[in-house]
Amino acid sequence: MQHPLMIALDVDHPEKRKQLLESFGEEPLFLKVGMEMFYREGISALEELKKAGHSIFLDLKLHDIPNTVKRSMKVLATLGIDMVNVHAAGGIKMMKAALEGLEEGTAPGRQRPKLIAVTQLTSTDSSMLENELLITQSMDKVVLHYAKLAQEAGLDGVVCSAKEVPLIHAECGKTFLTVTPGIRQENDAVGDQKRVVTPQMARSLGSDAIVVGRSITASENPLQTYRMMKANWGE
Ligand SMILES: O=C(O)c1cc(=O)[nH]c(=O)n1[C@@H]1O[C@H](COP(=O)(O)O)[C@@H](O)[C@H]1O
Repeated sequence: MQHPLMIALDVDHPEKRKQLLESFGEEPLFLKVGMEMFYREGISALEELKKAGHSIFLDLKLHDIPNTVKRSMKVLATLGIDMVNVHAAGGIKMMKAALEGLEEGTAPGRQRPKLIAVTQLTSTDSSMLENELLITQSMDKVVLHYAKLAQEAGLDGVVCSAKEVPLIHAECGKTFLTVTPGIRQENDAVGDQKRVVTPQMARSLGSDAIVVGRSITASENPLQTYRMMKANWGE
């Protein structure tokens, strides 16, 4: 999949996971496995997903001292996942350590999972950035700065809002991946997300992949919504 629509499998029980996946039939999907599912079900669920032919973005957002992150990534590299992430706020040394861990843990002849860094969560807006986190630069500047740190560390790309994609692609190059959550159709409930765009906007802004959770998973007909959003995304 060149421009995947990744479905956020934010479920905390194996039955909910199975029920949701059944609604998509046999189609191979790009699934984002989040913390609640991984903490509940662990590695065995990833193996099930892989057997069913799905691609996996394991979204654990590592953020710790470089040594711990490196050792953890070495383990995650053995799970057959396609993508994994860290928080760019951990800094260049931590991101380099994450990459080293992944490289060391990837078996010869296998492909290293892509490593991307969260710049600023899409649930953060400018006011929170300034007043709560005491980061006084603009959102665009901060996100771009973190993207540059991730690129300097050798990562494959970043997680950001689609709103920041043109800036990142202009400064970091078009091959630097931008994976963008915070996706909603026009009338969807926004919930805790702040920097939100539609799939159509994400495509026109140049996102390489979109991550969609509740708009699909909480809809009455997840398959229909998935197909509609995928068509709007242009895939
Ligand atoms: O790393 C992520 O996937 C992520 C980063 C970010 O900045 N914002 C964000 O929403 N996410 C994830 O993307 C998904 C979005 O879910 P919905 O808001 O339900 O579409 C969730 O699983 C989040 O954990």
